[in-house]
Amino acid sequence: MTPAQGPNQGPNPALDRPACRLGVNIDHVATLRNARGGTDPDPVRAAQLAIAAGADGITAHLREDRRHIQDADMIRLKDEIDRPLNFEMAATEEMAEICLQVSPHAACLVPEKRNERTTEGGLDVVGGQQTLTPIIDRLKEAGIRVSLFIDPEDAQVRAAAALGVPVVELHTGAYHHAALSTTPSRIEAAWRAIDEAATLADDLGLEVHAGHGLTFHNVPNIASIPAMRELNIGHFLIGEAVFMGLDQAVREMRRLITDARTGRLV
Ligand SMILES: CC(=O)[C@@H](O)[C@H](O)COP(=O)(O)O
Ligand SMILES: NCC(=O)COP(=O)(O)O
Repeated sequence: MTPAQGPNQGPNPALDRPACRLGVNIDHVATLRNARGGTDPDPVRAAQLAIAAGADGITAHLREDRRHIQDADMIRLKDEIDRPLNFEMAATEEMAEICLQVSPHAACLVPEKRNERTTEGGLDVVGGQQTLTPIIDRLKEAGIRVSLFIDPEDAQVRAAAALGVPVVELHTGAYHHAALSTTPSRIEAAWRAIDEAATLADDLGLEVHAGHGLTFHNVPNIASIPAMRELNIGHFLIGEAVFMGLDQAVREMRRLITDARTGRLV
């Protein structure tokens, strides 16, 4: 489907693209900890280990219902890791206050529904400008790099650019579900939506990130999109850590992303 899957056996200089960072989301280390209460496994330790294995940054989502990451985790992450922290949050006053106290490198505004199992869709930036603008402005004034987690749709990308954020993160959940199917046209359509949204965002001067549901299997096609500059990956990596260890899981994801950028056979 993409150049990364061509017949070449080694790096192809013609496909050299700017590096694409790997952000590791450690939410589900906290899910496991919270299953029993107490302190183990420690998401901060997981973050440090992920960094040692090649993660360029750490993402954590402080949900309004605190089902996994807790406020104290965010504070410790900021203090105890030496890579950029990406604070995922709903666009609410409560979360803005906490984010300002933590003062992370970046904040990614995501939609939240109390009863959802995970983040089901992207932010409605088109219809939500009035709510989003004051939160974005406060975070930006504090020097926090704001991104908007959006579906890969033309109108959402344009609305994000109009709000003056520097970054969009494209929701790859629909692509994840399509990639589980065996219908090539469905996979192709879901991938094309991300490719087109990424290209548009890049043309509009936005830095392009993506994430949600990315795995060893589906990451190469997303990482090979030229405009892609960061992928945030959590649930699959923490699950895979059960089998191969977090260190190896992060190293393998890092390798797949790098290979997809340079056109090595994946
Ligand atoms: C916003 C997003 O897609 C994920 O980063 C987020 O962490 C999902 O929330 P859960 O980890 O609670 O599924
Ligand atoms: N923003 C996406 C993210 O941080 C990780 O999502 P997932 O890999 O846990 O689905």
